[in-house]
Amino acid sequence: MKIGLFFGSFNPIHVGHLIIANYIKEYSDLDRIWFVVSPQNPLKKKASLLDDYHRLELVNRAVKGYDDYEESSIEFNLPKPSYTIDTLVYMKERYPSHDFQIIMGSDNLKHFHKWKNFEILLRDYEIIVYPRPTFDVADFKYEGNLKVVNAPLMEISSSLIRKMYAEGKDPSFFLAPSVYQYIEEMHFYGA
Ligand SMILES: Nc1ncnc2c1ncn2[C@@H]1O[C@H](COP(=O)(O)OP(=O)(O)OP(=O)(O)O)[C@@H](O)[C@H]1O
Ligand SMILES: O=C(O)c1ccc[n+]([C@@H]2O[C@H](COP(=O)([O-])O)[C@@H](O)[C@H]2O)c1
Repeated sequence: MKIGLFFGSFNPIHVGHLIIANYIKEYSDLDRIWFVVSPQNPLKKKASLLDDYHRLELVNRAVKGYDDYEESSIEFNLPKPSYTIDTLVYMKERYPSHDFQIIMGSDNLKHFHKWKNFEILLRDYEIIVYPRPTFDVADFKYEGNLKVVNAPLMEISSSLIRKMYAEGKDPSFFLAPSVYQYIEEMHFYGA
């Protein structure tokens, strides 16, 4: 099976993530998409990061009932911070019959040269890149197996949602209803 790995902190998962996953699933040869929840991004601060299992639960609620999408906690038991190359090597070992491709917003390309073994990622893995407002794929100067998809641009981010909560605003429609409900119930992000 061809699996697209959508890595992220998902703090929290929002409709931007879901729309992109949906678009890529429909406009690629992928059979399924796994949302890989990262305990810790090597390039991000830990502040305001919701507990791993809460973020996983939010992703689980967002995709429940949709067979082509699922959450993955595979990085929870791997060494931290979560280096994508290490996760991929482990995944290939654990699921030898699957073919894994990486799904990535173009914003990630901006600092991609700082990722662990980025040359190996570019050489050995197919990377599906979709546009994000802060970085143009055309400005990426390294050679690699990039497949650019023309997915819609949405200026929604988890940080905007967290900021809205911090300001006492209500981001209902930025979130899947089941995700919104759970955040409210659990009072995450000061909800
Ligand atoms: N609105 C969006 N449209 C498309 N892709 C997105 C969107 N928001 C985030 N992504 C992508 O999803 C992946 C995981 O995102 P992440 O969990 O860091 O969310 P984020 O909204 O960018 O978070 P934060 O605002 O906390 O940095 C990243 O590759 C990022 O580029
Ligand atoms: O492997 C690396 O060196 C590396 C450096 C920065 C980010 N990543 C991964 O990229 C993914 C996206 O992170 P985020 O927090 O922007 O959603 C997440 O899985 C991180 O662990 C990986």
